[in-house]
Amino acid sequence: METTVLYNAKVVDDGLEILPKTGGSSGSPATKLFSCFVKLPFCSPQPASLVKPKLIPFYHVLWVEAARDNLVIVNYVEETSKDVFTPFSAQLDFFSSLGGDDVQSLSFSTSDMINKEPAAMPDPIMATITAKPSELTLKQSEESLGRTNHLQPLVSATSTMAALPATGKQAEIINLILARAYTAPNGTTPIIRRKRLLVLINPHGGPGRARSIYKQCCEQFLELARCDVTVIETTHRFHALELARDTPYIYDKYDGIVCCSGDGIPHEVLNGFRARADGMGEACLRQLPICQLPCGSGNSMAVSVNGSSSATKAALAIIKGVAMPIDLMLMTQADEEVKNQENSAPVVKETLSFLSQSFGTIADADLGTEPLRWMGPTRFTLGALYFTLSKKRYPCDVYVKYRHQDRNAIKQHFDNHVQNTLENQQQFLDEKINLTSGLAPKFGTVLDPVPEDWEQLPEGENLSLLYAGKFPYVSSDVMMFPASLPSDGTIDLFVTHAHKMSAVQSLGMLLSLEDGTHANCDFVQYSKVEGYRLVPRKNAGHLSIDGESFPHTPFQVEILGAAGCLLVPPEVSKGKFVETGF
Ligand SMILES: Nc1ncnc2c1ncn2[C@@H]1O[C@H](COP(=O)(O)OP(=O)(O)OP(=O)(O)O)[C@@H](O)[C@H]1O
Repeated sequence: METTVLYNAKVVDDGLEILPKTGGSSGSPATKLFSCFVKLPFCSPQPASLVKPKLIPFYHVLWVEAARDNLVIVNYVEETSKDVFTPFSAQLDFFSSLGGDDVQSLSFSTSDMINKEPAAMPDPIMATITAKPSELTLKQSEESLGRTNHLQPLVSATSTMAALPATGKQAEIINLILARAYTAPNGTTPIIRRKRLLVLINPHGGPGRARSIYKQCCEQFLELARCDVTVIETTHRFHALELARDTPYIYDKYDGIVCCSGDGIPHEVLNGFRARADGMGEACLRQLPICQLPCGSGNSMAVSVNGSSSATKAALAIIKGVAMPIDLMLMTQADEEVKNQENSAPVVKETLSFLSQSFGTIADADLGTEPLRWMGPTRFTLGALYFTLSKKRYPCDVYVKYRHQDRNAIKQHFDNHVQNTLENQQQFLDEKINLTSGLAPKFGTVLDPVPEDWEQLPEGENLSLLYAGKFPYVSSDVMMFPASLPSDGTIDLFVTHAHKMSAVQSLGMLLSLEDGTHANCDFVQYSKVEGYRLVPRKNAGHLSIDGESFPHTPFQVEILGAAGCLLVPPEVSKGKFVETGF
């Protein structure tokens, strides 16, 4: 049965507004067929006069292309429940309801549109939609993966809908919608279309479901957005590092690296870039953005830029993402393997850290509970509870290069930075990208004497935890660094001492980690620093760098301003992570 004209649509300031065709009956057999297959929310069987227009925001439009009979294929997503996005595809007729004058109104230059504010849009353009029902099939939901925070039926890709060369007014409307769909809301920043992506899947990351999460929550989004995707499953530890280090012309070949993993694969990719032998390491770090499809138990990168660990939200953010500079941290440590060889002077080993360094109770809670990995994030919560309440001490000497120690100064720093980057966003991005501070340590390494202006932390013998980092969230329910900013040239440092906290206070602190209010507790030292050194006084314990286990030996960390680059949703690209309430 041929499905006929059912709905009109307008191109409005914010997207495509779709509404029942005047005089049409949504209870007609054709309408029922359409609503049955296309599943647009406005298709419920009620009188057309009662149905409100539906808006597909430009941000939700994945791709638009020509089909036969002057039809236009629109691939888009809808937020079907909080932070869960479902892809759809429909064939629209933008022309049959237009009179001659309306068609004329399409004849503006779409290239101009990229640089115009939304208010400069031409008059709404009426369009008419028809459906291609047979190509839309419901697939598995994410629930079947055992994930509780998502539910997303997927419709099959429109691979059978052959895109045709667009002509005349059809080409103009396609170009117009694409120009708006692939421009950031500020009206000026272009978003790369049909991104060339290297997708790295760690089948063993986190709870081990990365392959199915990618298949069910991301693959089809990328297909519908017509991205050019190369997928590689990692087969061994450091495989991602080797790929980032050794893939020829990686900088030219890809617009982004998608890590379907926990936080270990982004860590490897960054260190792989740094180790490149073709002289492109720094360029890759600064300008080849990485992102995370959350498949681990922590997923700090995805949560800090998307505000949730939703895989479909992350998938949309990959397609609509823009590059944002981020600071990285350089860690130096004596190379144990070389040091152990006789007659050999200690050799320093440098590691890039993008997320955090953790020493003391939380490192034990994370790395000391590895056998409980099957529990998912709960193992971390239980571990933190156990190690904190036991008031264990981790004697060490800590030396710090402070930027801000006082809470008011940190707040001032945060507000100034956000305001400044909001007002001068383009200048901010240009300055960050043009930074040439290099990737070498400027404070020396852990093998050098401690710099003179670094201060030693008092009462190191009672230290219970030291946590330093660059992302607000270290997991979806732990906001460790509420004052963290992507590229403010500082590391957020969080220190507690066992003798300063009662068991009740420790418990209170653990509970307040969820919303970041622990930063206000008097017994917590929260500061912004440019570098620090930690020298353990005992051998036993764990050191976690970006969630990976490192030798429990002295180490030094310093900030590398804007040395890295993330693929983030356009609204996050303004020099600030998701809202933390700080
Ligand atoms: N095929 C593989 N077999 C074993 N280990 C692998 C494989 N591929 C990658 N790895 C290693 O798995 C480690 C963990 O990676 P990933 O980031 O995916 O998860 P995770 O760190 O376990 O995440 P989370 O801690 O958030 O649960 C990395 O250090 C990586 O080297």
